[in-house]
Amino acid sequence: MSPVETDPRLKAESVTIRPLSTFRETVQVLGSKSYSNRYLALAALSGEPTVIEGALVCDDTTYLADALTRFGHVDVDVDAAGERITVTPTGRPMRAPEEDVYVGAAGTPIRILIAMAGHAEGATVLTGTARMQERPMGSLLDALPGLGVLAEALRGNGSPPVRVTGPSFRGGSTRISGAVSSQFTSSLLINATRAEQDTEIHIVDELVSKPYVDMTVAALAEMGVKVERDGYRRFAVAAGQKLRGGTVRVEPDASGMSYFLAAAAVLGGTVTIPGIGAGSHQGDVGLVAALTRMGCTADVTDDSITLTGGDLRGIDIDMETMPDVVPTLAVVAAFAEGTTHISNIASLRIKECDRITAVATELRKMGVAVEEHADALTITGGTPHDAVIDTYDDHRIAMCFAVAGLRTPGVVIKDPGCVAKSFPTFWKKLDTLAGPTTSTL
Ligand SMILES: O=C(O)C1=C[C@@H](OP(=O)(O)O)[C@@H](O)[C@H](O)C1
Ligand SMILES: C=C(OP(=O)(O)O)C(=O)O
Repeated sequence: MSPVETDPRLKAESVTIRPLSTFRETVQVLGSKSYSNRYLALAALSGEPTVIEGALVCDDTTYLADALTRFGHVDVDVDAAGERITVTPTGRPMRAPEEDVYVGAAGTPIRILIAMAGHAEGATVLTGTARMQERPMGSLLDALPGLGVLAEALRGNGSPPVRVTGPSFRGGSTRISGAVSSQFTSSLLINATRAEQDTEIHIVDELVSKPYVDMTVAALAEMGVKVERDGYRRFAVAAGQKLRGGTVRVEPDASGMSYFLAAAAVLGGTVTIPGIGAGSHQGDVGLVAALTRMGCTADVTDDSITLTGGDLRGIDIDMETMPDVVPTLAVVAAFAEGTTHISNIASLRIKECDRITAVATELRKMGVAVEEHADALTITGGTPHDAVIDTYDDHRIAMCFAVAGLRTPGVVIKDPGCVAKSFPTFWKKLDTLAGPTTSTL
């Protein structure tokens, strides 16, 4: 994928990170992956021409854009250089694509598309990489019949490939588990905007990754659809509300920002990220407060975040609301004095790789003492040494260990191209801190 990004490092076998002393920089981070996915899907459901400004163009959003065009009812123009995605209705009906829809490793997109295929006429089959074929969809598949949708895992194991027969998404009332992933609830909310009947979603247990559902509610509101809610227990979308198109703007990606905050933290530098600030719904902004507890200082305004590193100390932290920045914090913890305990992170085991095991394994290669628990990590900081880092086809493992290499000489990141899943310009952005920060092997 990443048809637009020409950085040769995306094709390299590995890169060696060059350490930096310290830095003071402003880094423009690409748009939020989560908002870009949401606006793309909502634009395709709206039937209105929509321009998404500041959009993230990466593997995941490109797979989603391609999948949407396969239903025939919209054209999607992806302008990577302009960071703009334009969705235009074709006037044709929404029909199931004849061939299987392949979405690579894009978890949020496939979960949105599974419910969306319930709006299309015919049988849609959705699938992805080998890892995607292990990722759980069961709670979503169990909840869809309540809204009329016929969906089944073809291997009977709750994972892709999934076949959805439509048009069947009529709305109604359903119960869903939120314990495995918030993406299931977000998917139902997004797709409820096109249902004929009112839709009610009851969460039967504790919803994980709650801020992502807040982002979904915010994206719907931005496009003109109101969600009634009772905390994180019940959500309702009244039928007859019309999604409006027009122009929407995406703020920078808080997960992508995390690597630059972490760089400032481990090097004692200062970084400013413009375009994102105190009012953001992105849960990963919570990393700023976590790093402050670890000894950094921060200045968060309405539209910028500045972080300066300090003497780092370990903390105890529940990261259930910000799972994607756990690997980032874990790497910072490796350089902190004392022990950091990160709890309530069971969902990390079902991401692009098992991130609890991956982080523990790779930090241990650097000589860091790490205890791995079923839903937690305990890291005792010290002086990590050089290592060749395996990245498990997981962008976040590559990016967080690149940060370690800015401080520790001799860190080699294997398969650096995997960053394209969410951040194709990552290596170039890293260079902005102080000239070339990598060499290619
Ligand atoms: O809704 C979203 O955009 C996302 C939700 C989170 O997943 P879970 O809800 O499965 O934790 C997060 O990890 C993912 O990167 C993006
Ligand atoms: C978990 C992630 O993505 P997804 O679930 O959308 O594949 C991620 O980007 O860290």
